[in-house]
Amino acid sequence: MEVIRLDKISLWRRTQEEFSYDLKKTFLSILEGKYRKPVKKLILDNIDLIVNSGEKIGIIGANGSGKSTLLKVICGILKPTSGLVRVRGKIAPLIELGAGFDPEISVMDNIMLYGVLLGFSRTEMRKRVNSILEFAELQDYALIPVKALSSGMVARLGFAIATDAQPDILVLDEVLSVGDESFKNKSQQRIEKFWNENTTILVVSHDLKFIEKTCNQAIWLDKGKIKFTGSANAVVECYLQTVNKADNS
Ligand SMILES: Nc1ncnc2c1ncn2[C@@H]1O[C@H](COP(=O)(O)OP(=O)(O)OP(=O)(O)O)[C@@H](O)[C@H]1O
Repeated sequence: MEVIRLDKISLWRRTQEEFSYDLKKTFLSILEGKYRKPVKKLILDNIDLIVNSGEKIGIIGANGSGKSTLLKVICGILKPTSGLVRVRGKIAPLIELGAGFDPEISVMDNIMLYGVLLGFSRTEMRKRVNSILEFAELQDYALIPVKALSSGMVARLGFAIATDAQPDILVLDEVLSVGDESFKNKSQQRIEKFWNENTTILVVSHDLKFIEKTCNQAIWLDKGKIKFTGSANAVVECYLQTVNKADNS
């Protein structure tokens, strides 16, 4: 069964966002003669992709080729400039953990807020709060504002919320390591469990051995385009051959 479909996805971004949004800075940079007009760059270039239920897909490619951007488009964190994204089922985005939190409100309120963002109802989230706090080991922090947590605690909270319910689709940026040693083990176990089940998984990684070992399919992204797709072994081999050839020439 098809669970993700991307139809002709393209995404443009400004390369100098800071200039266009900070008026004072823009003004100063004009005075100093340093102002450059924001340049737009094509980050994803006409991507078509179909993912079926239960597939484990590795996404590889050079730095800046658009891998994280592609994941964010699939999760709905970024809207493509053109094209269609269709996703069926609950998605657990394990990327930029905690980026959606409001630092001023309590851990408990953030759990509710984030859960609703992920598509769960408030009633459902109310039932989940305790198990989330327990997994994140933050029971004593329920009423404390998120800004008072350490960055590791914030990541733990983000991980616990996204994975508390069994997701249909798991999206991971880089092999995940969250929190201290004991939490790392706990979170890895939870991910391994999803890996062994029918969960659809998309993972970005530079660890090609890991991709070969854990994924059945792979996608090689190159300058925002899908260069090659197929079995994980074939894609990794093709990628390595091309990279090595470029190094030797
Ligand atoms: N917030 C942003 N604003 C503008 N451009 C961005 C932003 N984030 C990323 N980009 C640009 O988008 C392109 C793709 O970035 P992306 O993070 O998707 O690459 P990646 O393949 O995941 O790279 P890496 O392997 O280094 O993690 C890069 O050229 C980057 O400069």
